[in-house]
Amino acid sequence: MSQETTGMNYLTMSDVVLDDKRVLVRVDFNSPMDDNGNILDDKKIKSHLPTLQSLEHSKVVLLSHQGRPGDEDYTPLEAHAKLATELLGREVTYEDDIFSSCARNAIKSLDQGEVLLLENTRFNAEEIMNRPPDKQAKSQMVKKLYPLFDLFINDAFSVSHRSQCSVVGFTEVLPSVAGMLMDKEITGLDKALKCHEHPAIFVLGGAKANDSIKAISTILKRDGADKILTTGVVATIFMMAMNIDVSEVNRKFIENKKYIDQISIASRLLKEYSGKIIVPQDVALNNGGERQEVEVDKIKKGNLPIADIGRETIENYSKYLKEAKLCVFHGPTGIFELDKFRLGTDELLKAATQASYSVAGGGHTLDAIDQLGLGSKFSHISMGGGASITYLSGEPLPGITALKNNTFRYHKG
Ligand SMILES: Nc1ncnc2c1ncn2[C@@H]1O[C@H](COP(=O)(O)OP(=O)(O)OP(=O)(O)O)[C@@H](O)[C@H]1O
Ligand SMILES: O=C(O)[C@H](O)COP(=O)(O)O
Repeated sequence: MSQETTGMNYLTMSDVVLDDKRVLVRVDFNSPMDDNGNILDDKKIKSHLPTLQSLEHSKVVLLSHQGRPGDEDYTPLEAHAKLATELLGREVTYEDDIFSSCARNAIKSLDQGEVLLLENTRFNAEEIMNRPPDKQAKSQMVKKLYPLFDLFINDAFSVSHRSQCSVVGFTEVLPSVAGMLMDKEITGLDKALKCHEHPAIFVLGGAKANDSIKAISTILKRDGADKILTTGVVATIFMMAMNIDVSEVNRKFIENKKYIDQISIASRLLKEYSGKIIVPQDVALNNGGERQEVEVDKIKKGNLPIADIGRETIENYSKYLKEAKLCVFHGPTGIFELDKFRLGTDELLKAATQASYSVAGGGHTLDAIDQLGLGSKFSHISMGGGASITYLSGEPLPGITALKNNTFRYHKG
């Protein structure tokens, strides 16, 4: 059983018999993809290898999502099965369905030691409806699949902040335990959550601004941070909340991302937690591929997209980070995929490693860390972006709560 940490008590793989069992494992293979459906980074898949290696005498079926409906990286999982085969050194068969009779027959015919990857869970409409576990347990996916298994393992920490079918549904109807990656993530993040040293600084950027803004609210409510340094799209929303004219092109960008409702939330947070949330003083605009640095009150002039934080902001934020005892970094500060706009991400990541305890999370963030060779300099690297900041905000993650509740339901004695 796991350590009693944040009040969570869940079982791990060492608490149950795995050999000869029919095991359903929720992994998170969601990876950056190019336009031809190739996987650009194997970290997410690699991170599950310890769990998969420990299941070599079980019949193993894997569930994962990839992308979100409508996005370009919303793809089938065939390439993931191929890459997992290479990395694991054992065949991971791909089934292009989730719970059809074909898929169920393939599951039934698995032998000990075989691994089967089902299709992208988000191809099923019920998956992405965030609903409570008891409702998810009645979904077609869960009803059709669960009778074929003895055990459910949730190894997908990085999606455990979503109350989706494949994350919380099976824990209602099958004995369930945490996978090795899940346990490692919780242990690493708990150290940060329980670190009461100050200053505690969060650097929050990237594109999934709604997740970050929700986390900011919870973090500040529990007094979990001395400063929140905003960057990326999160910063654009806070600038708009401060009535800074970010120009038409950036307003449109926020509108297209469906983040307009986040502006009033940001505005409330700025009032409620005065002085805690820091907004960039300058930004780098993308002027035909060139970096054009301007003070934020000059953004309106050019109608050019914001693509990074500016040098003054980098310097100012670095000062906060030099003093930090705890630093949590989530999301690039700008469009770091373009060389001209990775300065903020690179400099602040380097500065973040100086904190006594440093945590970084998120797919793109980890990419940037890899490119800088900074992996070993962080105290904990989390595969989850949204999941790690939600966890560090102190809010329970539905996937972990579901494991805890399962312990009481199935393993009382
Ligand atoms: N100002 C900006 N405008 C547009 N895109 C931005 C901006 N700042 C950052 N981005 C983009 O944000 C993306 C990464 O954001 P995201 O929130 O997905 O981070 P992450 O580290 O991958 O975390 P997660 O794993 O939660 O997705 C990058 O592709 C980057 O180009
Ligand atoms: O990349 C992630 O953070 C996880 O795979 C979760 O993906 P989501 O934000 O689309 O739910």
